[in-house]
Amino acid sequence: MPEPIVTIRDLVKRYDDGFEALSGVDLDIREGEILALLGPNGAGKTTLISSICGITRPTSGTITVGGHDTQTDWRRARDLIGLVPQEVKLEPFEMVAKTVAFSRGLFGKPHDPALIQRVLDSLSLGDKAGTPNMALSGGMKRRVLIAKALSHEPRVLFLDEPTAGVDVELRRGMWEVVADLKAQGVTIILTTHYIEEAEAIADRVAVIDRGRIRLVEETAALMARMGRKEMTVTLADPIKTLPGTLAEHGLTLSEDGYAVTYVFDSRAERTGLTRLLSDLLATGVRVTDVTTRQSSLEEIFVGLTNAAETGEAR
Ligand SMILES: Nc1ncnc2c1ncn2[C@@H]1O[C@H](COP(=O)(O)OP(=O)(O)OP(=O)(O)O)[C@@H](O)[C@H]1O
Repeated sequence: MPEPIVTIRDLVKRYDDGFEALSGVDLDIREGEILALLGPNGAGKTTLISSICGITRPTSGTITVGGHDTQTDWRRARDLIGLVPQEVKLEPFEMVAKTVAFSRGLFGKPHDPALIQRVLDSLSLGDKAGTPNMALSGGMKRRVLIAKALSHEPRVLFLDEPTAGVDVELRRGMWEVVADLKAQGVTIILTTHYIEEAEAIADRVAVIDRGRIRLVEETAALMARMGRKEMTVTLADPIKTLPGTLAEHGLTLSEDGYAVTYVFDSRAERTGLTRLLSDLLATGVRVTDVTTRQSSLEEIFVGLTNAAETGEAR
């Protein structure tokens, strides 16, 4: 496994008022991946990103970007990072190319109009270089923010809520932009409230809640979990143990003996349902109800954040 581009170790952030916004975060971000940072309001997403970008000073713990410590080697770490804020703030009368070139200048990088044009081209803004910002659509303005963040050629790009409050079409357009950036080799971390956004574009999902990372997992593995279905068969009369023929199906019997639960993969070619049902009926039990339910990323997310509330988070 190659070295992660960002490593975060035991990161704690306590604000001046004593509030602990991050309580021991450990996270590795892999080079070239799209990582979605998912979490409810106030979970600590912005605090985490601000800490990585050197805007917020951690109380304790370490962060490295491209091997550079963000506290002892701040400038070199910061050079590798592009940050796209959520809020669109652009000089209305300034031309697009100048706006982007100005951001590059802030990093002390040499003037390079050809590079700025390439960045604009890659964001489908190539023909807008000479257009004043105020003449752009909302979607284009968001892309200008990305161009600004890319102007000093960072290797890691943070997108804070890139599609908050935008319509479906614009959201999909943004997903394409993010996929293109990944294809160019940029590592992308985006924060989002939208679970379907994480599903659509992220290679991995990290769930943060109350200052702790609750889960980091490949999106594909989470999706596979989503394929998991649960069938519950309710019985007319309770049973104490599962009859021998049913034991091999890996069923769970409820405490009261009235319900038998079977977990299966609804996408699998063979779910085992037919044989299970025929074996079940062969035992002579009387069935009063059969229900199935599907677990979703939403449910996993809610389950994780609820578990945290009762202090049993993994
Ligand atoms: N400067 C500050 N002083 C004290 N507490 C703060 C400060 N900044 C943030 N917090 C608190 O830290 C917690 C995490 O805030 P943060 O902005 O990181 O969350 P978030 O996950 O980005 O939320 P959102 O999705 O709403 O932007 C919140 O409870 C917030 O009130």
